[in-house]
Amino acid sequence: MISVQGLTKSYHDKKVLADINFEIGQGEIAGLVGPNGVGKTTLLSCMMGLIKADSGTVTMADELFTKTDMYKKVGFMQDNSVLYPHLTGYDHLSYVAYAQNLSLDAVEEVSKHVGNDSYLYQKVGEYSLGMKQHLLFASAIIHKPKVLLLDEPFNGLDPTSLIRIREIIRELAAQGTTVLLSSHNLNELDRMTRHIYFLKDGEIIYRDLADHHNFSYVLTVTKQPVGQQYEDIQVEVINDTQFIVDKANLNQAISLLNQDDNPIVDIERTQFSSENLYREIYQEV
Ligand SMILES: Nc1ncnc2c1ncn2[C@@H]1O[C@H](COP(=O)(O)OP(=O)(O)OP(=O)(O)O)[C@@H](O)[C@H]1O
Repeated sequence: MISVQGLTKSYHDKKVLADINFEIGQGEIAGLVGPNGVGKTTLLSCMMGLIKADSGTVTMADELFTKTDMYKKVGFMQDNSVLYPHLTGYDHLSYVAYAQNLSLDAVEEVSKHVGNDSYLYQKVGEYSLGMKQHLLFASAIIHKPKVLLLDEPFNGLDPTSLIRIREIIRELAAQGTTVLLSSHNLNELDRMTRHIYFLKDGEIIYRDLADHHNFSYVLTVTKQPVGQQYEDIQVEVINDTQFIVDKANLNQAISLLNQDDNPIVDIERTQFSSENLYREIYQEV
């Protein structure tokens, strides 16, 4: 579990975290969302004790944060500025294994699992963005943490790695790891969780996406629907034969397509949609 109470942080006279309070139950995956510069990295860094908060308490995996114990139980994936370009992936992972009191077998095991084993002995300075992400993710989970904090884990990942990392996060959660995942990728968050923590004006606004039954539908049709009538029901065009329509307008869209003799090939319901809530909360898009 994760519990953050009354956390505050200012840089000089600029208050970034005004009063942060939230709790995430054991084995849950939760999303942390907010525009650039709102304070997500600051929040995660304060939770890890890498930046000193001005006030507040952080409890993770049932223990009040104390540096020595916490690193054994928590995994933190930061941005790639923490990597050393002249060291290999193996060097990085063996250092973390040593710090975590693990044998070097753990390095091999985690690399195979994450999929960075084929370039483990290459210097990080020669890595692509996605390769660095694999290494950072492997470093964060090598000790099978009880709590996992991830800062933008999906940046630069190809579809294969994205699917693999998504599956590993789900596996860990199923085994009881609590996951807080900061990301701008709302579509990916919608696939992973219904629990979204929006950061705004230094405070957390929690939304359970399951309470907001504003599902949308992706309709795939046979030919491009044209005409004012489709604009009236505010469809969002993806391409010539695919568009998104919200629940309120679904029936009307189906009958219009029938009238136009435009057979529907597929209707897919989006599972959750945090984008509408994002627009509502930040009112800037
Ligand atoms: N060391 C620092 N000194 C002064 N101000 C800082 C420092 N680090 C961050 N800030 C400021 O704090 C605010 C929050 O930054 P932070 O990196 O936490 O945002 P973020 O939500 O993670 O942004 P992004 O989505 O762009 O990664 C920003 O206005 C930033 O300029």
